[in-house]
Amino acid sequence: MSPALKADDLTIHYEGRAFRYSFSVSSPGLVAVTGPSGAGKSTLFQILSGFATPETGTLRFGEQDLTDLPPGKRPVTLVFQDHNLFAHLDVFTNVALGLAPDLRLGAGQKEAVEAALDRVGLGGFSKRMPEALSGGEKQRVAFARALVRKRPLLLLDEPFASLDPDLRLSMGSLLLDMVRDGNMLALMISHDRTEVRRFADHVIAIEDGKVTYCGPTAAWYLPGEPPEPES
Ligand SMILES: Nc1ncnc2c1ncn2[C@@H]1O[C@H](COP(=O)(O)OP(=O)(O)OP(=O)(O)O)[C@@H](O)[C@H]1O
Repeated sequence: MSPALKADDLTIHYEGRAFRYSFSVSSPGLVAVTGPSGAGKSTLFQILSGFATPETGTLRFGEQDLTDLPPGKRPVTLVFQDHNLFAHLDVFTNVALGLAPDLRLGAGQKEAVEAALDRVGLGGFSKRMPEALSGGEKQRVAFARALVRKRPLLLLDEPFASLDPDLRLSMGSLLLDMVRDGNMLALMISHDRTEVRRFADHVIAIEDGKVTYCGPTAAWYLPGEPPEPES
């Protein structure tokens, strides 16, 4: 079986610093992308989403060669920490933007938006404005927008960073369910070791512009951290 996502020597330089990524993840699921500040995690996401152009290397997703595809043609959805909601648009419209940027929705698409809102626990919230939502609810709207896009590769840049610990847990569970139900591959940048251990199937660790570990979460541990006990 070909790997779900394979990066082969993707290279970019910023201010004389080299970032060089090689890794492969062979099955769908939730992958944590972790590493110190400035290591190159967001830079990897920029390359995967097509917003930064690597100088060398190739990127494949399943049978598809993504290397030269423009961002809009990639099977990718990006979710950011600040949720990227438009303050002057209601919840329904914020989600609908994921489906049709011109907001011309057919009946089936309107149903898809409502179904996605139900899926993330926001049934009945269609007419609410973002200012009337809690941090967790805003995150749910961002997830609903990602769901309606039905793109199989989800990139989440510290999606829970602004949420309190209890909310992080419930949103992590929701994300994991969404990823598994949709047979998606989700890469999530996280600095939170507990979150990584609890939710991620795989870890990609990045240090100084290079991938230093890519494998199952159970076999990943930091210097000074004991290996996971066998269960
Ligand atoms: N477009 C760019 N132009 C110049 N330098 C850049 C650009 N994008 C990233 N960099 C530099 O590359 C380095 C890595 O940045 P990156 O955002 O990938 O780190 P990170 O691992 O995501 O860090 P953090 O955890 O702090 O968000 C930084 O020094 C940053 O300034």
